[in-house]
Amino acid sequence: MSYFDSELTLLTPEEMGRADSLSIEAGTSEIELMGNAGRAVGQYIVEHYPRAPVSVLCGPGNNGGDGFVIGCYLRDRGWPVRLVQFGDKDRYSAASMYYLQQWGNPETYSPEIIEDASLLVDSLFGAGLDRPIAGAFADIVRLANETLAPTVAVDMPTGVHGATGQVLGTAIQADATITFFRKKPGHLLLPGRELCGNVALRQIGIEKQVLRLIEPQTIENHPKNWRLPTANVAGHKYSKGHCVVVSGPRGATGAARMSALSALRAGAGLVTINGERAALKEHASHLTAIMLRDEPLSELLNDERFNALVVGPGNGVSDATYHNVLTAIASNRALLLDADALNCFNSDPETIFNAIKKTNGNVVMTPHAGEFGRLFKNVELSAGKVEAARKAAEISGAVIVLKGADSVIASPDGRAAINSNAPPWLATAGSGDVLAGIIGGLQAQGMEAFDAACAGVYVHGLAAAQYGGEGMIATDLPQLVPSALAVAR
Ligand SMILES: NC(=O)C1=CN([C@@H]2O[C@H](COP(=O)(O)OP(=O)(O)OC[C@H]3O[C@@H](n4cnc5c(N)ncnc54)[C@H](O)[C@@H]3O)[C@@H](O)[C@H]2O)[C@@H](O)CC1
Ligand SMILES: [K+]
Repeated sequence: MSYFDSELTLLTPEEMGRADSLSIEAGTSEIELMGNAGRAVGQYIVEHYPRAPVSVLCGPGNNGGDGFVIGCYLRDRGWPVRLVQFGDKDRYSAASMYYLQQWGNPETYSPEIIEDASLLVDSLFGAGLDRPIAGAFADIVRLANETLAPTVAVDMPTGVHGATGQVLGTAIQADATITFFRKKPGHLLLPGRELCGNVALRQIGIEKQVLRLIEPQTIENHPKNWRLPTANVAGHKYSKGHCVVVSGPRGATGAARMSALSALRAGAGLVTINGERAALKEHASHLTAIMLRDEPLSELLNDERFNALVVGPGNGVSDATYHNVLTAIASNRALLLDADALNCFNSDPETIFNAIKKTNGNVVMTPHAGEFGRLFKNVELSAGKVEAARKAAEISGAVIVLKGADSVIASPDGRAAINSNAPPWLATAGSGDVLAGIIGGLQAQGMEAFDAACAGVYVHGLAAAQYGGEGMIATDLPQLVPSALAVAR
């Protein structure tokens, strides 16, 4: 599957602008594109809302132009429509001007245009948002959010940045957002995702071939993008890999246990926990299907059959962890580094990055925002999660899973995926240990680092969703992994 021909490809506003221009160059006029966009929104409204007084708020750019089309479409179908227009008509695009003339004379704005509406259409700003919403526009956004009338946003809710999902100043809370050709990262990244309401994608006459010229690198995380290891009747347990999970010391063994169980549930043929004798005693009192080995990690790895490693969960920030991480990296195995495996290198991240760059590139790191900030001090999270994760992957040579309710997975080769299936109750102690184990278990079965990370994050979210609601704890998750894998397969 290529990012250049998928329905799941995501385009930044800038890339979408190129898609528009390329289509126009290829012979589809801007009037046609805008007409298709506006009619698609009009149709969505007619299909989803009862006919009632609607007010269309049109901004100074082409997002406002879409609004004129929507106004005409609804008026033609007998809807009571009020329409206001902001900005200097002299600076309108030819397409906006064309549809403004079709509409006729917009009203002068007054608050009751919002207060008296049963439905609002937000055509103020879309892809062209380039600075914070302020002044009179901020007042309009506030009023629109205060009314009980639902708002349908055109392309993006006003104030949400299409590339980052961040709010610039203030933003419209939409009931639904209709976007065109391909979704944008801002529809999936928080807080944008929540401000969009339901997102509907509509085609407006842009051919998917333009994607080959744009070469987008970001995609919505979905099973269509990767292939899980196939269950083979004739398969031997060793053909499904042998994953080593490094344990924390006595009194701190729970995290490694959850990782190990998750790796096994994710389909690894065998899983061994490696740690000091006192720690293994604790594991032994809980575990049956997981093997326990107490020799130093470097000795254990003399056995080539251990083909994947999970290091970090509950390991503690210590010399032992520091050395285990470097041993694991140097062993050139498929490797997952989480939690303390990352925390150990906050003061000299170059050491771990340089070590990773000497390997064959099968390393995944799973920092949450706090860990990310400490390890990648020079990477600005404010530039957006996708760009931050991508930069971190490039710097470290590892696949980065920047965890959160909108986890981003990024590869050193520039690819990135945004995940959006995690339910709120997944934010529970130990859920990261489970994720580490799932990804490590998939790596053990031979999945390449980026695919294993994408699949692991997706299956993790799905497993939690299958639990069904609040009250879930991390130890509930491993046994839900098999059914989640079945759904994702
Ligand atoms: N280009 C095309 O061919 C198509 C574009 N379409 C629509 O056009 C939109 C993009 O149009 P534009 O690029 O004109 O962008 P917008 O209509 O989103 O807004 C751009 C204008 O708003 C101003 N602006 C940006 N942020 C502001 C702020 N915070 N406060 C005040 N003014 C601000 C800019 O200076 C510019 O004048 C899309 O979102 C989509 O709705 C659709 O009609 C489909 C076809
Ligand atoms: K909008």
